[in-house]
Amino acid sequence: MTLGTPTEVPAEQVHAKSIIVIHPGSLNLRIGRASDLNPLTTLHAIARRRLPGGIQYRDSFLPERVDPNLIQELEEARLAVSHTLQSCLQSDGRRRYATPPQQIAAFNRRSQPELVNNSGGEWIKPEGDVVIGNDILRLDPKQDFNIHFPYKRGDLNVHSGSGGSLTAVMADLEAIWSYILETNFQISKKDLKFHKAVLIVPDVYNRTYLRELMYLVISKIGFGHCFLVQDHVAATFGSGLSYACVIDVGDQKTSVSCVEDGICHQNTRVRLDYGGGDITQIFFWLLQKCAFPYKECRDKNKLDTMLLRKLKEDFCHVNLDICGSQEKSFVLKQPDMPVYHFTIQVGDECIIAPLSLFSPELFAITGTKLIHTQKISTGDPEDPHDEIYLRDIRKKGMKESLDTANADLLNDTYLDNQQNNPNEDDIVVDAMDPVVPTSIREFVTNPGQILGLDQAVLQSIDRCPNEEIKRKMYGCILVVGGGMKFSGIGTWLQNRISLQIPYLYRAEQLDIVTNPRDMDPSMVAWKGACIMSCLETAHELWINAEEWEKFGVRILRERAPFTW
Ligand SMILES: Nc1ncnc2c1ncn2[C@@H]1O[C@H](COP(=O)(O)OP(=O)(O)OP(=O)(O)O)[C@@H](O)[C@H]1O
Repeated sequence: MTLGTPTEVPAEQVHAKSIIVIHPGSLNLRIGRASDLNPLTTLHAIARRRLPGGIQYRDSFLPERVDPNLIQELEEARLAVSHTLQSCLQSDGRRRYATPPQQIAAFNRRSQPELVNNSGGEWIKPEGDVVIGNDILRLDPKQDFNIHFPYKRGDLNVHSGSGGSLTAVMADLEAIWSYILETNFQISKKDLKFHKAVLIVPDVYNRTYLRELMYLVISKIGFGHCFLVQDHVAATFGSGLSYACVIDVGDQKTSVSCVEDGICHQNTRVRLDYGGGDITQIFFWLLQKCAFPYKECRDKNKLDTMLLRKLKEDFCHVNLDICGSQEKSFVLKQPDMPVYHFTIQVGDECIIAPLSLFSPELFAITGTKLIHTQKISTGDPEDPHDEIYLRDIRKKGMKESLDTANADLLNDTYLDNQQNNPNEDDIVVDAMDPVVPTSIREFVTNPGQILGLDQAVLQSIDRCPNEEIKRKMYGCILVVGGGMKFSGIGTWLQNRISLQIPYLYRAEQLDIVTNPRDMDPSMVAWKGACIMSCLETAHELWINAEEWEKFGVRILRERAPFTW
């Protein structure tokens, strides 16, 4: 074998260049070649020009807020967190102190914005009828465009409103992804068949959606090969961990599950309807309570939502050594408006908002929250040999062999009654196939309450199949996604979990991994999928276009790197 000259690109790199890894989110889309260092990150949305007389529809940029004055528990929850913080100690052992919100409000009321410039620029002038990604932010709201986010709360945004059918959502995804492949990666439609796609899917998935996504990637967009990978599995690959209890806090969802050697244990999966966007709404409410000086700020205005998001990212933290009021400033720059510089004071509001992950009553601000767990498959009419069929024939086969065995025993007169002859329903097929549970224990909360992050972790680990795995998971918790990027929150999580770990597992050292390999936690799953796609063993996972067309969902079930 001759060594290549330095100008020659190694074969695996050529291979990695032809693989596109797609990680779709409720706010952001991350997409890039498996050979890239970082993915392209853009707003995962599409604006379509409304037809004359068409229905106006715009998905909100932040989870919609319920009137906070109508929710009494909200104020109680805020006070409870505030009191907890006051009873905490700083790292040098001194007690924490807080500036009363009234005092902060008095400063903010007096604070006058300074004019910096007479114009914050101009809106873009769209040439076509479709605008994709970040450009939507520069689209004049007076223009007759509808705005759709194809993902919401961590899964497809299928709804009963305009553009909410599964077909419409798929058409939006096709338009967004195809456009980015062509404009940002210069891959023309006809060349896509020479490319492979890895699509990151939620841990708690809907089988119909996965089938539609596969159809989209191969049959509609036109990739030559594809495989699907669950986000938490990808996250463990990205962080180089062989097992972990994974927490993924995105913009609109928080998911938890236990992953071991590339398998995400089915019973441990849970997805909760809150994330960074809800924390932004809580922070906005807290700012308003202390006389936020940008009084015209509205959560219906997309640029205001982006400003609020940025204020949360810049100001919020869980550093108990920061006490009292802090002076902060920000610039308000929006097209067709003068540019202003604001100075404000903030106090424990900056800590209370992120801590809502542990005091989830605060999330009532964005309405009722659901708990999603993995549903047992109810079969697929397109797949006559689905897992239910396989389970049934296994049952039948087992019954037949038991019958034969019993007949033999009866002939030998060892058995004189039917007591030991199990009827069909008594046969526990899942004992043979531990990955297909007959029932899923629901995650528990008190009636009307929302499951907090620490509770979700503890309950997820408690659902692991055996003590050994539980012990491992109590020792390693991996945090990914952008929604929990607050300094100090890992320590808070560690304290909360350590206090509640069952006595039996306490001896274990608990590692909370928040920045695996010094990587941005919101990119870990994307990176992990890149690594997976380049492994030699990945060749078993790829499904090519001919196979997909011939076998459909059956090949997906057989080859998916997770229990279907
Ligand atoms: N430095 C930061 N500090 C705090 N929050 C941050 C920071 N950077 C990003 N975020 C938050 O992370 C969230 C986006 O995370 P991510 O991109 O993982 O979500 P997503 O994949 O689009 O959504 P989802 O996983 O809910 O479908 C936003 O709420 C954003 O404000």
